[in-house]
Amino acid sequence: MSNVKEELARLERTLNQVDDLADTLEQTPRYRGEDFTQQVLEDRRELQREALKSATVEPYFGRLDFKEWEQNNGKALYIGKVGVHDEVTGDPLIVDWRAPVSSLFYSFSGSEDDVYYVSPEGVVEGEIQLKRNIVIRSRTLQRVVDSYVEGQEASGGDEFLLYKLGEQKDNKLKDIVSTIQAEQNAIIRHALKEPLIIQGAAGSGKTTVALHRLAFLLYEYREQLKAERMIIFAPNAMFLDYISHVLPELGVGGITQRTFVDWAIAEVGQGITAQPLVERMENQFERLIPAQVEKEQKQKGSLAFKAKLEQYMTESIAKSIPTNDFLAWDGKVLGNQTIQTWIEKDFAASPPLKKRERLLARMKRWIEIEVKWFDDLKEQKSMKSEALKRLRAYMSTWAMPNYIKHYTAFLKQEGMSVSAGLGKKQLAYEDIAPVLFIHQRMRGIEKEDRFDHIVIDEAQDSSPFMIAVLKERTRQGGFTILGDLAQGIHGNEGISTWLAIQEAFSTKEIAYVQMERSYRSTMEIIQFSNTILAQLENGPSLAKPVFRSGKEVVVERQEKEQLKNWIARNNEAETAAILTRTKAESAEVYEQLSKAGVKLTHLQASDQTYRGGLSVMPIYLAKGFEFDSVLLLYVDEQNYPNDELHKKLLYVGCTRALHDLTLWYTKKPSPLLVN
Ligand SMILES: Nc1ncnc2c1ncn2[C@@H]1O[C@H](COP(=O)(O)OP(=O)(O)OP(=O)(O)O)[C@@H](O)[C@H]1O
Repeated sequence: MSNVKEELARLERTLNQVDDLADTLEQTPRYRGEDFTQQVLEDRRELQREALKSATVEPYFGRLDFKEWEQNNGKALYIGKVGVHDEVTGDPLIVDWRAPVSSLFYSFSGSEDDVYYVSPEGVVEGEIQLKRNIVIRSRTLQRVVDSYVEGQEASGGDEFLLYKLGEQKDNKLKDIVSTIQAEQNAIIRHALKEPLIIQGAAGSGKTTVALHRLAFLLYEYREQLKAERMIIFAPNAMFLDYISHVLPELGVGGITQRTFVDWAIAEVGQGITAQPLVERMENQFERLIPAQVEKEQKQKGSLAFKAKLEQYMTESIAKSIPTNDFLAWDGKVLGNQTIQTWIEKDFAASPPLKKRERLLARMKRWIEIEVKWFDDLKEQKSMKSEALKRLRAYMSTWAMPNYIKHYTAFLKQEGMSVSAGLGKKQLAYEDIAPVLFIHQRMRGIEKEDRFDHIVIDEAQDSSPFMIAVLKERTRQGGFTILGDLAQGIHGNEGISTWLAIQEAFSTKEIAYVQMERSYRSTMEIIQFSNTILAQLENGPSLAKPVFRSGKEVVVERQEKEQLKNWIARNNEAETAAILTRTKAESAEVYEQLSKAGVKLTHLQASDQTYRGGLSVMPIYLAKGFEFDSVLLLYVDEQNYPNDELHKKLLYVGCTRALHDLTLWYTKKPSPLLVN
């Protein structure tokens, strides 16, 4: 029987079985009663109904024939997004891609004789006889590609990956379960307890892999982790929208996806706001930042700054605690020594705000006991009211904390500038982590404030201070930090070496991995982008392309009047972008093309969604995204001089293209275009 015939027969059988299971579950009446055990069983059935919904459409994407040494018989395992078991035999009909045995599907390179995987019962050894990619769309078999057949020489693995990479992309990032590569698989399945830093080349799949890792962790450690206790931080709302489909595609819901700014501002409360993203972006990329401001931004993100703030907070809290005796009424004194003992011994484990709360409660109780010595009820009432009035005055030095006041006083003490925004309770980006830190010091961190896992995307733009503050909010090891130093365009806010972040951890505690293979772009685009990457001082290693060849990168002198021709040439593209250096240039291009009847979107920092099609935007907004075709406009010397920021901006721009990259200059090309 041919491979296709064999798989057609198997697909029909599987679909029949899955349909039957789905029907049976659908017909099982929903339990709506109060019995807890029944509720749990109903929840499980509901999850299964959901899982079966996807399995009835695209049940699996891969097949692995694995012969276990102990059993001495080969088994064909069909791997899909969700696992399904035969109700009668209990055998797996479809194996979940996250199951231990599925790891072999991803890690097997075709050259190993013996392979093994680690199951909950121990190490299982054997050999692989067949590895097959199967494309099923809407219950129809579309493609069967063997990447390994025992005894034959075949290299279909790459063929299938190339077929996937050659597809056009729409406006949302997609899952990659059918083509996860070995080095990505290792990251996805990396030990839960070890925080992880991933330095990955542009297009190496960092964002995608981090999302798959969360789906894996929730499956593997389902008894320990909860989706509601996981969070992904990404740089802006539009990017969050762009990545928002991956987890639902993987059957995972409930994980919070936020920007750090939005999350932190909601945490600290007190009517504090953040400087709008548009303003922050424009300050960074459209104007020249004064050297002093840049220096302070960098300083504020450092661990040294955090240590100083910590010391300041300790001293300031100590100073606010009253040092005199409390006189409840004439002749009734509560000695300060007793008060200090309560604070230092009885409330030792509580954070400052709680200490204050507990002291107030205890002093009120003390007053209530002491007034009982008065016989007359009326007198009791009036003495109590007097004592409470005095208590308010007594506690006036230890007022409820005002984070902005504390932070402003600290900045002044350090001789640093206090931005005008602070007076209006508006924080610049670099002030957010310090204020969050003050909040955490004051309020303390309860068990329920800690996340099971935090993912930080584009972490090269995060400061060590921010990472250190977030570290306090995770359970041990629950951290995946990913980024690319070569794309660190917010250099003054972020880091220039991962060591800066590693310092926030004890070195033994954290793992560091590099992803050098880049999957997004054609070989030509990666090689071209590498010529810019190579110019970075202390830049990361060059990206390694997969062997996917496409069009040559075009660099030419061209006027913007030719734009309509470029658009016409790229009208097949599902997504295309014109990237300019500034917002004003984007606005101009947008106006010119709109007037000429071209349908396109002008993307701005304040946008919440990215809809695909043709867009024009300043280059710094394109970070994290990808487009079938990209045109970089005005790549002139004046726009992209030879400095680190412009190398990074240009690198970001070039690496956004999947299939087609063009660069135009009008007068003198940027010196960074060395080709
Ligand atoms: N194993 C894979 N199979 C198929 N496609 C992949 C694979 N790995 C990555 N890709 C694709 O490569 C592209 C880049 O992925 P992603 O955006 O996650 O990379 P990144 O490292 O975060 O990129 P950047 O830092 O440049 O923003 C996406 O289209 C993704 O689907």
